[in-house]
Amino acid sequence: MSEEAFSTWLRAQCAEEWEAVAGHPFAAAIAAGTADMRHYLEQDFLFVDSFTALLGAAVASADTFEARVPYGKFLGQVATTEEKTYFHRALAELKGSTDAAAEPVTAEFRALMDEVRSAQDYPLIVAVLCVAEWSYLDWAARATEPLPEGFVHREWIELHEGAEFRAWVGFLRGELDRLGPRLGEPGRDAVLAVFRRAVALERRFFDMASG
Ligand SMILES: Cc1ncc(CN)c(N)n1
Repeated sequence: MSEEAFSTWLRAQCAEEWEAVAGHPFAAAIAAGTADMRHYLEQDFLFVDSFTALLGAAVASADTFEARVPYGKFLGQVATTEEKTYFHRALAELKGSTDAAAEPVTAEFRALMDEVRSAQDYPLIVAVLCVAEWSYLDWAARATEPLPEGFVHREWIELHEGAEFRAWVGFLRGELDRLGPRLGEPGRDAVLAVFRRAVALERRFFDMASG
């Protein structure tokens, strides 16, 4: 590994695929307010279920008390307020379903999250969480004012941008940066493999949403 921060290094190893996510036409369409969100949010509702379980695993497997607290805080937000109320309001507006059948990419993403959750391997858990949140910050940060008027697009952008979300992504990256140097080569390779799989799944998730 080079001298650069571990999270920076991880992203650089999959730079092309990362850009395909952050610059994905579907993400740009969300930012522009033109994306057809129904199928995407139906699938993301399934994603968020496993994601929430993964946050619980992060609380349980983190190696410091200082780290458990931000996970617990964010878990509370996802589970009880922001994303949950957003999904219910947005899916009602779009006449979408909260129990759609999982598309193959959704099932694979859930399987990856369930795999690292079951393994209770903290660095691998952080790798998946970090890809999911950092890549979303990256596309949402590209949205320009004025944001779309409709709440379905606008709130989805706002949930993934702003000072609080940036701090959350900064925390996840900081955890990877803290853990990386202690892992040794095989441990870092394992984190990279999971990081790559998650980035590839993010891209395919947007592909799926594009129809
Ligand atoms: C597929 C996916 N990836 C990431 C996020 C960000 N929370 C999300 N909601 N959905």
